[in-house]
Amino acid sequence: MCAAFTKPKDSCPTSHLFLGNCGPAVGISIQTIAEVLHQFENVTVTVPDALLARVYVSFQNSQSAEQAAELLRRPVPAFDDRPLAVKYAALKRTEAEEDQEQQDGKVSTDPRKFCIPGLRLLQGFITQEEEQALVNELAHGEWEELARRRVQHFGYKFHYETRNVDPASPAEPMPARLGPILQRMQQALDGWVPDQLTVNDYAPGVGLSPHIDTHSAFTGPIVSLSLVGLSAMEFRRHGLRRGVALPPRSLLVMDGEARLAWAHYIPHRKSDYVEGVGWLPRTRRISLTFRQVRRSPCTCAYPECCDSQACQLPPTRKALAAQELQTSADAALSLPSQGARAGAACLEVAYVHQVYDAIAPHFSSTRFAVWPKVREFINSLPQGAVVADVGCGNGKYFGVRSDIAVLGSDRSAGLAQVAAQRLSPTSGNSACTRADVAVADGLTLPYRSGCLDAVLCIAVMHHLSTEQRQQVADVRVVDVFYDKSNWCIIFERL
Ligand SMILES: O=C(O)CCC(=O)C(=O)O
Ligand SMILES: [Fe+2]
Repeated sequence: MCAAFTKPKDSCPTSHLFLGNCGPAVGISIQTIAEVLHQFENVTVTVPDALLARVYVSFQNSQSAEQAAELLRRPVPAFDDRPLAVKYAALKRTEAEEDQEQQDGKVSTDPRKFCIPGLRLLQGFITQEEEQALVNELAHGEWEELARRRVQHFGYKFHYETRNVDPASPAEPMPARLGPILQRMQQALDGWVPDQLTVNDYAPGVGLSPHIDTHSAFTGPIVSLSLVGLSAMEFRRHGLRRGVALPPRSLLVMDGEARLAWAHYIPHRKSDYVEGVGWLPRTRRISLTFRQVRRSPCTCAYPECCDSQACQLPPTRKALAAQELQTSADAALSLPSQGARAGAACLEVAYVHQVYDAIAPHFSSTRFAVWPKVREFINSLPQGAVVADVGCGNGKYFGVRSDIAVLGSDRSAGLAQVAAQRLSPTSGNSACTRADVAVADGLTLPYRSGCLDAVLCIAVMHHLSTEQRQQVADVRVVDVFYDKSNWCIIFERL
């Protein structure tokens, strides 16, 4: 089997077929295979090695693959009735994906096994009596209702629209009842003392979006005491996901890398699968998150996650709405809005660039279908055309024609790397040897005006967060070939 495909684990139909005794090596061209299968949508033919008589065909779904298998098991006149070996194939999973599959959905009671630096869980940190007394006291507090949960803040109010606190405005002090617990915490955490507390009250099944607490807001560890019910918390970094079960009365300590570079997240779900225990239904959970307000900028070793060092933390939806309002007001007064521009760029960094880098291998394995209209466009180009593929992703269009040159570019280094692997002589993608890949932003393409014959820009524009940025990209994409009367294809929806 070739690098991208493997034998399926069972005999169930998949959406990929292995065809033995078929392909250019025995005089059956990709074009002929595509024509024989023309009734199926989004078919991709992969020739792993032009010298060997085998190809892989990917379909939109397993039903199509099943129907095609039936068709191909009968003599096909276009293949000179050559008998083919027709088997199902599966996409090969990378080690990281297999690891992920194992971890998916499972939560562990012992985070030590994940070796996430700075992550600790101290079980039974408070007694049942202390827990009950705290729950009773908090019940009489003033809750702030959020969309799906309610909160109380002590020491300093946490502002969700900025994800920050105002160090100049202290709020209600922490409940006196916490005294002995805070003392225990101080002992467990080398003298560390929090001055801010957020209490979250989650109804059964309610979770929390993935986030890293704002670096510029808090210093030192972040510590969370769980009351009433168990909930899973997931830690995510670089595509890895690790689930930890937080039982009532336990204290979760996130310090160092765990606090600064791993996002934490509580999945919204009705039950959690706890390793060695089984399914546990979610009940209500109250958490007390203790933090220490920061008074100078963060200088941590994770600038990609640090709002003090770069504008990398995404603005919240509310902040963006405020920026949009400001932009409209600025536009009415014809003023440029620096803040909104920076906000839009930050949003793309956090929700587009970092996400694609993290999911590149998995994303790539789900993007193999060549869109028919794009193939049509590529096939319409003259032999020898030099074509840019802006936002080339995993480079799935590189191999469509072997007689044109493709300059692929993607803003995500992770995806550009996957595309580059396609170009390696050992990948078996002989048609891709006339392509090259760069990491580049569609807003600032590294090509001279008018230097290309054609440009592909497929499903790229929606990754830009404002219409204005989309317009700039449009202009830039068109510019690289504009002084020739040539081709450009910008596809968003088909
Ligand atoms: O509920 C928890 O334990 C965590 C809460 C949290 O992450 C936060 O408020 O930032
Ligand atoms: Fe948090």
